[in-house]
Amino acid sequence: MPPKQRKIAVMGFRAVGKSSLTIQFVEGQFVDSYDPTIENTFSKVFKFSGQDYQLQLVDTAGQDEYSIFPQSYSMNIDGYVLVYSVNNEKSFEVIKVIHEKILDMTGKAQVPLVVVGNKTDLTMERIISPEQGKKLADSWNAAFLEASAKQNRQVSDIFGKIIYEIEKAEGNIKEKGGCSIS
Ligand SMILES: Nc1nc2c(ncn2[C@@H]2O[C@H](COP(=O)(O)OP(=O)(O)OP(=O)(O)O)[C@@H](O)[C@H]2O)c(=O)[nH]1
Repeated sequence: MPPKQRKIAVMGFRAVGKSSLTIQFVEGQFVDSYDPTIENTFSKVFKFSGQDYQLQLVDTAGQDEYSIFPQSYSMNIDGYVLVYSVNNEKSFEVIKVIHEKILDMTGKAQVPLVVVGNKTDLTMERIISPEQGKKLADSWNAAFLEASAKQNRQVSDIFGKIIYEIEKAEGNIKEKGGCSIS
């Protein structure tokens, strides 16, 4: 089977670790220094559920609540990874604004989305609990996970999850059962 091409935008507030997560996934390394991104696109072939995916990952510039949402991020993007940092309240608020803008700009009620709480290694500085992250993701019908780019924890899972969400939106995955118990 030829690889499926999928384009994913990684978005969030400044310095939450968008580049670090992307680089950890693509190149398997973590860089401690901070170099703000304008925009970078990375490419990686990733096998998920027996299928090769040619992923294009758009590592976007940090946004805040006042940023203009670039129109290009509402077109030809198959899925979104929204990153906040578990030690930064503002970054958690900013993904709510970005989510709203994505729906506005795409004109859709729902898009394939993974919410990621990054920097779980900073245990003493944590402000946002996993429950808060999960609750927000659930309210959007999105996937959720926490990660650490620094410790390479749950990093490739982010991209597995977004592929799953994209496949689900395309009708290629049937959800189990008709009701869920939580
Ligand atoms: N402790 C810790 N630090 C991290 C982690 N991920 C990123 N950082 C650090 O956080 C800072 C910002 O990381 P970046 O990956 O550049 O963040 P970004 O979201 O791409 O930043 P912008 O390009 O400004 O939007 C850097 O100093 C990273 O080393 C993590 O999981 N744990």
